[in-house]
Amino acid sequence: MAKVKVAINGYGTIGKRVADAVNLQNDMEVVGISKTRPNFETMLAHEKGYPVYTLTEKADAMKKAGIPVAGTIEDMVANADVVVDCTPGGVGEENKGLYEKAGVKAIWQGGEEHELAGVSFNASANYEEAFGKDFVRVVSCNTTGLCRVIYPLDRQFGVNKVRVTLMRRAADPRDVKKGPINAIVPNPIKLPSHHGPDVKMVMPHINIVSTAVKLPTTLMHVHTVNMELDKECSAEDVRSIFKEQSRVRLIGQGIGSTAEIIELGRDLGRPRNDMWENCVWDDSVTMHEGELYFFQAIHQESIVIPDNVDAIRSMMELEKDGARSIAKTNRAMGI
Ligand SMILES: NC(=O)C1=CN([C@@H]2O[C@H](COP(=O)(O)OP(=O)(O)OC[C@H]3O[C@@H](n4cnc5c(N)ncnc54)[C@H](O)[C@@H]3O)[C@@H](O)[C@H]2O)C=CC1
Ligand SMILES: O=C(OP(=O)(O)O)[C@H](O)COP(=O)(O)O
Repeated sequence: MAKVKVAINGYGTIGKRVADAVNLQNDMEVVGISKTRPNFETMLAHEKGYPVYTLTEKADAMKKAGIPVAGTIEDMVANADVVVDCTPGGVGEENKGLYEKAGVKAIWQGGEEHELAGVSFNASANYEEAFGKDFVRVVSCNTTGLCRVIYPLDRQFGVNKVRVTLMRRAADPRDVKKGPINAIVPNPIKLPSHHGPDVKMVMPHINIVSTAVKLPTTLMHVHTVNMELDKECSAEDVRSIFKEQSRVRLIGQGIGSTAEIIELGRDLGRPRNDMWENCVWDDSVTMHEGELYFFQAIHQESIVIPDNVDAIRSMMELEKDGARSIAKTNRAMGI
């Protein structure tokens, strides 16, 4: 069977990782990536063998920098079956007309509004909803992390209510422009944060409220999660459920911070020290007065990457069963 042709529009933190993950699968291939200017990332993309496309007015600058240009972004889109739009939040929506005109499917990221795509996606929770769809949005990193723990607990015990406080990394490690560098910023001050409502876009029946603050760190986000469950259960029951989830990792063995999780990623030899799984602190899983509490850390740069691969498989009708797609993606990526 011919491989599905995937184009990556926007080759930053998320785009470059989606390209590499797609490249590892045997049922899809990268037919192009887009960059708006020549730099080390553009050169590395070219050296990896990804055809580089750019804006019409940037083609000369690329060529001058020694980077062959395969064509315009419009050309790239025309060559694809599905475009994964990884442009900055709010920019992606401007591309919808381009995708519609070319008749290609498109995936957006969590920086765009739900209404743009009509389907908000998490592979564990609602793989089937994206099946055969033209437009899908993979929810943001924090929302992905929440869906992965809420969905299996809801299936097993029923979730009556979720309260979550998110401590968000202020910027990605590569980002020299964002802050704060010396402040804790309630973000947003007006409640709730977008994460609770976004979880409801994936699982409408979940009662959840979320609050968020930004901290001067770049490595990972950390969540304090509190859930009221419908059925009585023990912390050990919850741990057992988490252990069954291929994209949830229970951590301990002296790991007491996000810095040590990133070190774990390095020691595991993960590309770019990526941690594709939710990292739940084993010792934090606690039942108190019938309610569940735990801490989890979310590697914002990489957690949504396997879900993007699964979204492609669902939209392109390559695999009907979500669990099988997840297993296939995991195998190829080494999760
Ligand atoms: N960085 C993160 O932690 C996460 C980001 N997301 C979401 O993923 C999306 C992308 O975010 P990042 O990768 O962090 O952004 P980024 O800023 O690292 O990368 C965006 C890339 O798109 C390029 N670009 C800008 N305008 C373009 C255009 N018109 N056409 C083609 N390329 C263009 C930029 O030059 C850059 O290379 C956003 O919706 C964001 O909310 C989701 C999960 C985690
Ligand atoms: O998807 C993310 O966070 P979110 O789940 O809090 O929206 C990414 O960390 C991007 O967040 P940013 O908008 O602070 O760069």
